[in-house]
This record gives sequence, structure tokens and C-alpha cells, in this order.
Amino acid sequence: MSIESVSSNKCFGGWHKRYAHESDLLNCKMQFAVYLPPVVSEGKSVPVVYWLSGLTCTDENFMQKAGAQRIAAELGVALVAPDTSPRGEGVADDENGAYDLGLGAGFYVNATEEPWARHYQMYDYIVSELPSLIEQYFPVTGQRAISGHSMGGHGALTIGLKNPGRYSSISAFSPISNPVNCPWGQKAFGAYLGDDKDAWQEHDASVLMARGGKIPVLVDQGESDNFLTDQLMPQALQQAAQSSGYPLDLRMQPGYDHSYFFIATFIEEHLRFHAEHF
Ligand SMILES: N[C@@H](CCC(=O)N[C@@H](CSC=O)C(=O)NCC(=O)O)C(=O)O
Repeated sequence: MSIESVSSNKCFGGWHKRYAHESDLLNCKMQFAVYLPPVVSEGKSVPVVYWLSGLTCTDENFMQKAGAQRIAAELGVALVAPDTSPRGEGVADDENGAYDLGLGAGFYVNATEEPWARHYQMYDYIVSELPSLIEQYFPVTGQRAISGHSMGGHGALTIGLKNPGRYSSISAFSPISNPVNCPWGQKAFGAYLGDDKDAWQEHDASVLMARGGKIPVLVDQGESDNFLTDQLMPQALQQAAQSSGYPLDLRMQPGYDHSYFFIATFIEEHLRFHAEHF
């Protein structure tokens, strides 16, 4: 596997870089962004926080809007932001161009249904292909944490909970907490995974958390989020944690909405949380 440099910008003494590569799993060309803190220039290897973005995003939203680089530079942590779906000509999209299915809406699952299955293998891309590339080409220690927002919060929670040996901590902003019971999740899982509801359960953070576990999880949720009641359902995650005794720290944040202004407010606390657990 090879990677091709797209851009490079110095930032807080470190480097924000974008790369393109041919993905064997997704059968298309992908882009990702990486922030390398200043200590990398001194020859040190660093742990990685993987960030999964939400609906409509690319690798750029988080890197441009969250303001995470300053604290990552201080902590000596790399940030990696992948795209949210396969891309390019020939990659299936929603026939009406909807924002919540197809391009920009891969939901971090491996599609089994047509016309999605050939390209929409985002679960395996995040769990295996992308970390393999990162660990081949960048000075990283192999320590990993995972975080994300909304659809990406769902991805961070489900991927982290399903792979306890791969991540030392998990965090999420405004995650889709119970996708089997909300319109975004039902639409995407129905399309990508078909009618087999048992398969859906394996990608639902509340179902997985009810089974127990011990990787530390931090979730922030804005109380003024437009999607709170109909789509995000953090109460399901809280109930699941209570039933299994899971160490979930769910913080309801008064006045905050679903935007990157909310993420920018609390990203420092999330990165410090991950740094404590590496
Ligand atoms: N009007 C919005 C609708 C989609 C949206 O809110 N996207 C969020 C994630 S929602 C759940 O996954 C987002 O992160 N948008 C990008 C951004 O930079 O804010 C829209 O069209 O963006």
C-alpha cells in the first residue's frame, strides 16, 4: 500500500497533512488527514486519536473547525481523520442524493446489500486498513483511542466497544446512541445491512454497552441539540450502562447544539481524557 501527499501545513509547531491512497477494501481512492505534533520532528513516536466525523463530512471538517491541534501539540498526540464514506465515480449514492445515505454517510458498517456492498466497507476500513497505513507510514506507538461526532460518535462507540484490545479509550460528541430505534439508523442499516435485525444489533452502541465492558467512555451531549430526541437518544446509552455497570461518563451540556462550536468547546477535555488512558 502506498500513500500520496495532497497538502501539508505547519500548525502549532506540528504538521497538518492530507494524503490520498487506493483502498483495497473500499475499491476506490480515499483521502485522510493526519496531525503530527511537534515531538514527531524530534524523532519521537506518538499515540493516535482516530476521529470519525458525521453525516455530510469529509476528512476536513474536524481538522478545520474543532481547534484540536493546539492541545494535540501540547499532549504529543497524533490525530487522524478519515472520510465518512467511499468516494468517486462508480460509488453508489442515494438515488435522491439524500444527505443521510450513500456518499458522506457510510455509517461505519460493512454493507452486505446491493448496490452498496462493493464499496461501503467502512467498518473494516476504520478498524484495519487505515490503522495499518498509519502505523506503516508515520512514527506512532501503536496506542490508539477513538472519538467522533454524531454518525461518527456512533462509529467511535461501536468500533471501540467491539474491539476492546485495539483502543484504550472511547469518546463521543452527540452520538447516534441507539440507531436501531431512530430514523437515521433504521434508514442506513436497512439499506446497508438489509432486513436481518440481528446484524443491526451488532452496530448499536446501546446494545453493545448493555453487554458490559471496561474501556473508559466519555460522551458529551448538548441539551439544545435539534437531533437530541428523535435521532440521538443518549438515554438509551445511559440505561444500557446502568444495566451492565459500564463505566460511562455521559455529560449533558446545557445550551449547546449539534455543531462544531460544541465540539470546539469540549475537544480539549476529550483529548486530555484519551491522553490519560494511553
Ligand atoms: N444541515 C446539516 C445536516 C447534516 C449535519 O448536521 N451534519 C453534521 C453531522 S450530523 C450527524 O452525523 C455535521 O457534522 N455537519 C458538518 C459540519 O461541518 O457541521 C449539514 O448539511 O451539514
